Amino acid sequence: MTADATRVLVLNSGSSSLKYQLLDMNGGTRLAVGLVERIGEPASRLVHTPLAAGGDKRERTEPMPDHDAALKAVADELSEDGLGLDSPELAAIGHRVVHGGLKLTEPTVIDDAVLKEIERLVPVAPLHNPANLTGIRTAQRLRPDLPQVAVFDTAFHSTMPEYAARYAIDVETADAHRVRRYGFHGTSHAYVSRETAKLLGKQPEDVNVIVLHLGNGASASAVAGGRCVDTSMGLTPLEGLVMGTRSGDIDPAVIFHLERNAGMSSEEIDALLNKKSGLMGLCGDNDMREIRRRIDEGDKRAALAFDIYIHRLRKYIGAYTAVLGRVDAVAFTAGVGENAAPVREAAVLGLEEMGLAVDARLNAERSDEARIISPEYARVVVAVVPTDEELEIANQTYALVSS
Ligand SMILES: Nc1ncnc2c1ncn2[C@@H]1O[C@H](COP(=O)(O)OP(=O)(O)O)[C@@H](O)[C@H]1O
Ligand SMILES: CC(=O)OP(=O)(O)O
Ligand SMILES: [Mg+2]
Repeated sequence: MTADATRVLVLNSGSSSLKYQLLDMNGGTRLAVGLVERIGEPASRLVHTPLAAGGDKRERTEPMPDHDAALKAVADELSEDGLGLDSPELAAIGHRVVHGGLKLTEPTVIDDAVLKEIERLVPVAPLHNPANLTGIRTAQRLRPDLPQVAVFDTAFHSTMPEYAARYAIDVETADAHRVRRYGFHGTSHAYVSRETAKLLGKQPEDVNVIVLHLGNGASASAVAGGRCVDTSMGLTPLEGLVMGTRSGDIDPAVIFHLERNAGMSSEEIDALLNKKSGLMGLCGDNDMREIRRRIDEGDKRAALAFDIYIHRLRKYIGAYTAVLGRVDAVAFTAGVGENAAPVREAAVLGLEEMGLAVDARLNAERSDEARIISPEYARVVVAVVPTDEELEIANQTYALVSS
């Protein structure tokens, strides 16, 4: 890395999306941000915002069959602003990698052994690790000379106590197959819990926070003094909350029942629980905006899907209140958590006895800043704290390559 190479490109490859940011770490400015959605569908859409070059959004809708095509389109957009991947100012590319297993718990410069390990973990992150791998391989092809750094969703949760991480199943079987709870969205839970402490004017060591990361994938975590002590996702990102297309918690016997009595294969059940369940499975829509619109029009299926989503969320708030003993703050984040006021309101409705309440006016306000939405009198602070996985990944990537 040369002394004037201070830029980091961050790639956050989701199952069907690619979010990216180009940052200059010398001063911490964002040069470009963007998103490719609906990768693999006929009308993939790229929205690119060149912040350094005036900031006028550019959009492209065209078929992008996979993450390789999406990343090439992103590279073209960056080139158009003179910010191409060939720039000598680029110091590294940082990749969000969802599953790092037991071995990969720190930001890591990617070599063949790391790639192999990420690949080995594909069965336990089937929607995510393949996309992450494609992103890494394409970036390596475009810039073979640059350090590529992986930052793992599982990392923040790796300090969970054994009694929270271990499933109550036969120990030998579990250990032989590394079956345990890993947890995901860790980069977000870490960032948001720290930002929440800041919002309270305290050090992370001094606060207990429940973080509710509600995006398309959704997870809750209990963070005690800056350390994750429990989280709702498990071996894979399927456990826990009701999500856009994933069921979250179910009785595992549902699977055997469907295998034995509905003649479904394990592949079919996997697809059912990961892609055709959650809000989508319940009402045919996975987008909270659409669900709220339907509820406003009196749609009963959408209303029931919403109630099921909220019921699960409230159970986790209660559970993590018990896990933490003392809760200083509940932080809502990610697409739904940051934007859906009705979700936040319903999640704590009637929980004054637990110290939880939201102020209707504060909850309805819109802002990109972290903010408190609970009334003065409430014992627990309820807050909206926007996540920034890309910034967190850029910081960790740059710290690693410049050390
Ligand atoms: N204005 C909004 N109101 C309600 N929900 C929203 C709004 N904007 C986004 N969302 C929800 O956020 C989800 C995407 O969240 P995001 O954190 O970007 O997810 P992911 O990273 O998993 O793709 C959408 O599917 C939608 O349900
Ligand atoms: C781990 C996970 O569920 O990620 P996402 O929310 O991006 O799908
Ligand atoms: Mg996300």
